[in-house]
Amino acid sequence: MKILFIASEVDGLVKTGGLADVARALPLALKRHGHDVRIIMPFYLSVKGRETARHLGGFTLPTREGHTDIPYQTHEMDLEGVPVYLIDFPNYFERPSLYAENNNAYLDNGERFAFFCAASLQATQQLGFQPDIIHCNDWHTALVPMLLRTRYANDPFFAASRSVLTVHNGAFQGVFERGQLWALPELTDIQDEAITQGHAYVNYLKCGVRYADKINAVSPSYAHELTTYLGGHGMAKSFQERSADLSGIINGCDYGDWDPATDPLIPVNYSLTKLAGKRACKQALQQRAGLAQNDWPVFGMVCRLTEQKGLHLLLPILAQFLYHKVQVIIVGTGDPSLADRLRSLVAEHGDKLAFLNEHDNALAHLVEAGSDFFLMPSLFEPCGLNQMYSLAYGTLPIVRAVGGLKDTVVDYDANRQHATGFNFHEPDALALLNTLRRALLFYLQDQEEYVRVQRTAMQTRYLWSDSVNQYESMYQAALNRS
Ligand SMILES: Nc1ncnc2c1ncn2[C@@H]1O[C@H](COP(=O)(O)OP(=O)(O)O[C@H]2O[C@H](CO)[C@@H](O)[C@H](O)[C@H]2O)[C@@H](O)[C@H]1O
Repeated sequence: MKILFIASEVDGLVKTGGLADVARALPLALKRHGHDVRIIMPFYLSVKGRETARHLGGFTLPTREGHTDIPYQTHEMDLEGVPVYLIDFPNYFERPSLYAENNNAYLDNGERFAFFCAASLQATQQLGFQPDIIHCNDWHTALVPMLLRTRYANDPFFAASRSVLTVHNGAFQGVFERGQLWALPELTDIQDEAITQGHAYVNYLKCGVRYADKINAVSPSYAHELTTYLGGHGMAKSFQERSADLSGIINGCDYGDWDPATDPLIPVNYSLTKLAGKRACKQALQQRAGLAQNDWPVFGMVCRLTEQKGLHLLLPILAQFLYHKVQVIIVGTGDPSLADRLRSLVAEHGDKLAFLNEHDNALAHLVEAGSDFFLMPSLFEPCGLNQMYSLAYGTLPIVRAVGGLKDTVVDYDANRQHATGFNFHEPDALALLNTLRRALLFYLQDQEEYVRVQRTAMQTRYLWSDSVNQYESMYQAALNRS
């Protein structure tokens, strides 16, 4: 199949979160399955190797009458054999960050990504790539399915193309004032309640959910949660209306990058049969975090500092947990108020708690390798990648049983034989504290049993080739729609 993969960020070129990991790994896996895949994304200032991009051509996007048209350039780069088209409009994309500065979203994000959606389709046509499948990802790209049904409805070029939308994070919906949509006359005056919020706002993700031929969430549990009022981020009705076309496909884990036996970013490699190196990794992590190099269990955490990741469950009980002989190492950037609360806890418990306010990939690898347990008490988690990395590194995940976490981590007390970690259910700080203590007791009372569970975890595999089979079925189902 010819697949156009539209994403706002792609690991290897630019990354702020898990979306980028998938936007690299999935196209590469699709290519390995013999598909002709092209990625299209914005030409941000921070795109790695930007200076090597090959100029392809300049086009002009027509806009609403009375507004100026938008001239932009297109470039091409290579991502391990997959062509990447880049949409270049400096006014929108030559900025220090992708979406926000100092935790404040750019005020014209609606305008920027409305342009990106429209320009992506126009550029694809101009460049002569006629896709069977147009694969959109999250709100940044969610206007594309609507444009195919309106602007391009009678255009023979896209007549056989079908769109799919992957929801990586339904909490981010892209809700913007209509005024920002001046580049898209199709939307400025739209009255469809299914995609508007009040009279003045348009919800981009709702647009995608309404118009895409097929929709998937990044795990089966999250696909189900999206249709519930508790887990649907206020969009349950929209997802319910499309439930016949909604599925869940768990992300794969990129074991090329995340394998302790070959990882060049950790001090000593180790594997299922040679676990000894993990101890050296622990010592290196303790040193990097400025903690004592002792035998106490290390609980690691790497995440964006946002409510989603469950820090508000962890913060109230962290001091209590630190009464025990444990070390907790948290790496993350994001919400400054969460960072401040972590810093004040470090001021009191600096002998056991380290907070590294950094975004550092090598450090993330070291935390996975050097910790005994990995914390993900998420409020919601569409898929989650770090728990998969943790399993591969024999670092038992402690997770809240939601979304992809529920689908990938087997709780020790629920199923001893197949256990790979610890789960808790209620979004409640005490439930987390109990689970942390359950894990600690387990670690202290029987080292052999800990190693057995560790080995089960390390043998767990979430392969992209399996996920790709499911994406292929979804693509086929989309193509079968008239
Ligand atoms: N300070 C830091 N330093 C270094 N690396 C850091 C870091 N903070 C985060 N990372 C890295 O960023 C990635 C985060 O991925 P996740 O899937 O856990 O979360 P995210 O919420 O961004 O993604 C969303 O999309 C993905 C992809 O579908 C879903 O899995 C997920 O549930 C959904 O919320 C991991 O590779 C992690 O190591």
